[in-house]
Amino acid sequence: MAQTTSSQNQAKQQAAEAAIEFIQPGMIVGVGTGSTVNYFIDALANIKQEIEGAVSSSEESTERLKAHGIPVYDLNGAGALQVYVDGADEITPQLHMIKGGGAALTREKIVAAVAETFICIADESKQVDVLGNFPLPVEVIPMARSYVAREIVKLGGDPVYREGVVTDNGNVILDVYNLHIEKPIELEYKLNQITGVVTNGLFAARGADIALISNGTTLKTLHKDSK
Ligand SMILES: O=C[C@H](O)[C@H](O)[C@H](O)COP(=O)(O)O
Repeated sequence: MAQTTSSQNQAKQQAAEAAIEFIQPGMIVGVGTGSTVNYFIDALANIKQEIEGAVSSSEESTERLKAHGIPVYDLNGAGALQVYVDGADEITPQLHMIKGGGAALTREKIVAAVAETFICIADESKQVDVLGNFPLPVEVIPMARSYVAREIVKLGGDPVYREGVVTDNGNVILDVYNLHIEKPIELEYKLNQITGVVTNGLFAARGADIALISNGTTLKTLHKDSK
């Protein structure tokens, strides 16, 4: 049965608060973007005296972190990151994900690449066996939009321009419908090979290491490679 908004919010909050257990004193924490991450940022504020600060994956999260008085560092100066916490639009049992529903995918992918451990926080509605029911976001350099769309059609997808949206990097988003993604790592690489694509919302080559999934009352912890 589909979750109601309030129980879904409760689930997001439970997953987000569970991620606090992974935060050690003195850390600079990698912080994702979205409604689930907003609960994480709020929970992080309760232990802000214990951490050094955060590296953020979007202007939206930066604003929320700063509003809580959490120092935000530039990734280039932060060095290694132990932990990155972020949500997902879809996640499989292999901890492959679709992300970018909020257009924050590229910076998310960069911070995730740096972090030693990616912790995905999600309500259980995000769990799927095969990715692709959620339209796959692709960030594209504006002048390449039509060309990239035609190339995506050749790969079997139906790209739709997300009108009125400009990413934090000044680019546009194509949402790709009607994909049934049996081989997410392969598709992730193929899409990135199209000239004009900045990145795509498949987080499979670098998926999550741990997923904290909640239904609002029960929390489930999944590990990459666990059967
Ligand atoms: O661009 C947005 C991000 O990838 C989000 O992490 C993703 O869309 C999940 O967001 P939410 O927690 O709001 O469902």
